[in-house]
Amino acid sequence: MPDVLPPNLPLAIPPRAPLLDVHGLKKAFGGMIAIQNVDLRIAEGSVHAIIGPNGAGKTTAFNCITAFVQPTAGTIYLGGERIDGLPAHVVARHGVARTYQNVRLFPNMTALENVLVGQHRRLHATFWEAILGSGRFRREEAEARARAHHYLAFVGIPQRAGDLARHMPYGDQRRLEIARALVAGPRILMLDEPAAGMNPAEGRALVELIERIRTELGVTVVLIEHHMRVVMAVAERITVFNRGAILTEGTPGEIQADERVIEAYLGRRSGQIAAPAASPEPQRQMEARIA
Ligand SMILES: Nc1ncnc2c1ncn2[C@@H]1O[C@H](COP(=O)(O)OP(=O)(O)OP(=O)(O)O)[C@@H](O)[C@H]1O
Repeated sequence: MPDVLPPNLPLAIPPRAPLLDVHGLKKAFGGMIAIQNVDLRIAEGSVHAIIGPNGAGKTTAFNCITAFVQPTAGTIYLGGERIDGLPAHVVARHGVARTYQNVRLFPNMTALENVLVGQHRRLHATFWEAILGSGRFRREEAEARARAHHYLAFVGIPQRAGDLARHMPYGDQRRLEIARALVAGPRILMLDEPAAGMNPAEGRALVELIERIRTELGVTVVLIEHHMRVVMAVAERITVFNRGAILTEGTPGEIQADERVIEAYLGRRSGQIAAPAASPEPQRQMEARIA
């Protein structure tokens, strides 16, 4: 038996099964088609970014997947189970968690209370058990508090547990939102512009956090993001939206070298871009456009 494979023998490495499989997604608001023909395959255990100019339909796709709005057409499967058409709380129970473009916390609740709210799908005690303070209720409550503290520490804000959400710095509020999403025990975490409003140091810390969510918690991450440095540092694959449809999909290197992407961001013909595709210039232009 030869101890090396003969050259040109195709390696039978099976592609990772998609955890999230979206096909032919369409959403119309009255006569306005926000997205159409959107196909997305998100590999289990990956970090996948969605980028594109303002109004390209990225958040609408997120909203359809999380059942925040119902799609006009298309199918959505999570782990082989069809989830389109289900109400949002049932989709969440299947393991889809998200954050929003604009922070949506309970401003007059503490960070700990905000995370406790995110755990309701894990709790089993009945209303009467809660009223009567049963053993199961007290045990579940203690476990819920411990889990909430654990996720506040995981996202790097353990010292904020007792602070009102509205008194927290913006970057910490975004981390708190992620803690609240994680405490539900999702299979897939969908982050809508998590780096918005962050400075470069906070952006780097976010990249580290997303990487730990994937490796330590085994949660698949999909993020919509305009900060190209964050996208290029964290994403294994990138899908580019433009005008309600998918323009292209690829690795960070492929996307950076794709002149159609630069064109979509800059709104000019690719021939007018002087810099060679492999240079960092297109990325800087994208960032300049986005800033
Ligand atoms: N509820 C709604 N009713 C009507 N039109 C909507 C609604 N939500 C989104 N749209 C429209 O759908 C299109 C896509 O919007 P969407 O927010 O999905 O884009 P986006 O790529 O996420 O943009 P951004 O990067 O600015 O967040 C836009 O023209 C938007 O005005």
